[in-house]
Amino acid sequence: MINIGLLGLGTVGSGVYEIINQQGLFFKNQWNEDIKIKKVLIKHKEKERFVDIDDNLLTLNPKEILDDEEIDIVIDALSDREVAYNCIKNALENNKHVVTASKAVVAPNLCELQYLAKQKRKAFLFEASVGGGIPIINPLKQMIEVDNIVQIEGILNGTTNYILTKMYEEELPFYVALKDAQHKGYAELDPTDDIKGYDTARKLSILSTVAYGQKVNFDYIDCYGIDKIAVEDIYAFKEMDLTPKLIGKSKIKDGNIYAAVEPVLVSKDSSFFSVKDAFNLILLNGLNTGELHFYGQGAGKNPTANSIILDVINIIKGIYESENINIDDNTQEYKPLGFDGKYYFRFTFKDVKDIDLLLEDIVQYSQCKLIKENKNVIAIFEWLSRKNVDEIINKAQGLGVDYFYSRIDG
Ligand SMILES: NC(=O)C1=CN([C@@H]2O[C@H](COP(=O)(O)OP(=O)(O)OC[C@H]3O[C@@H](n4cnc5c(N)ncnc54)[C@H](OP(=O)(O)O)[C@@H]3O)[C@@H](O)[C@H]2O)C=CC1
Ligand SMILES: N[C@@H](CC=O)C(=O)O
Repeated sequence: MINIGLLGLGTVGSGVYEIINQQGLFFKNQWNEDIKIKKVLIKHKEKERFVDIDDNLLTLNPKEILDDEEIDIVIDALSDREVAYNCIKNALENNKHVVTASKAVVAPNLCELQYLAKQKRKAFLFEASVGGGIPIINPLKQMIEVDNIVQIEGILNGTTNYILTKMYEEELPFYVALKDAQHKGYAELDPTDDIKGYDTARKLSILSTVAYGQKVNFDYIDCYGIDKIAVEDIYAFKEMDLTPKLIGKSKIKDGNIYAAVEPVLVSKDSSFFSVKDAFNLILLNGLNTGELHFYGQGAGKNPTANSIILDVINIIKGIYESENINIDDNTQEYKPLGFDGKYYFRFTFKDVKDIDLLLEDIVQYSQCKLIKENKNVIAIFEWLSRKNVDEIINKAQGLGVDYFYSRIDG
């Protein structure tokens, strides 16, 4: 009998609870092991639950799980990252295996928690923290045993891809599309993490840290989200036959790590073009293997719960590879470099007199096509270094001009 302590019974936690209950017999036949959820940590006792669960299983006290010697595996599906971090640490210290979906815990603490798991000879597994239902962490861990990964590029956030799809296909305003994504259970409790790109940066940091064997600190990754995108931008993209995607990309070259999260305009030739709704696509580039594509549902109840249970099964089978990843904790405390390229900017001026003031200054950076319409100016720069992009942003901010920008990859 494997006893599980489940932390959280929201979107992901209730998916885990349902799959374990519905497929218990299948797991028993397959792995010759009874899997039982012994306790579930929640925050609000009175909240309406959409799962059929005995009230006696619910607790508000994490100690009932963390101090229970009969509990073998703790699954974290909490939305509170501080509580989740403390519970995970405590569970490992108390000799329990841990499976988590929380990229907000894994990204900053991967090295520390993995080290603790190694010391305790327990698993610390986090397949669900990147790519929702897509198996990506386990394949990546297997790949690096043979190959050198040199580039990672992906749509890593379901909420923003859902918003961009709705805005592009239905010309919906940003906040209507965001509300819809929240309703579907894709967004974080505070969707700022999704729309400003921080969730993508955390996932990119986890993938890059595992792939390159060096700590890639997500705080240092250049990160720009989609919260400033307007329907006017969508009209302009359609004119250019391009579609926007929020993409996290990192690469390692000559010992330097490059990493950025930013909106990218892609053409029909790009693999990212037809990735819609909450789907994710992750491209891994290995020196031996070349490009590998990992595609599937990047968020949502059942896909994410499935990834969690894959980790649980790996623990039951005795396959947990936290011992195999070697991460050099001391390196990569420098800032990864950003990407140069062709860039789209839309500036919205409150005061028309600022238009010439800004444009005179920034058109010097590169060959540039300008489209002026009332208080909006669209500028397509043929080639900007990352430093130029930052300078343009600083100048626009200095004048109090609203802007949205996107790299063009098409
Ligand atoms: N939603 C998704 O598609 C995905 C989510 N994730 C990650 O999975 C985790 C869970 O996300 P999700 O299920 O969407 O979140 P929800 O908001 O739907 O559920 C969060 C759960 O955590 C519980 N909780 C929050 N704070 C506390 C606390 N202080 N003490 C006890 N319980 C608490 C809540 O309790 P109560 O029910 O009583 O309020 C709720 O059951 C997050 O780390 C998220 O980033 C990862 C991949 C995909
Ligand atoms: N909020 C996240 C959930 C999955 O990680 C997303 O939208 O991708």
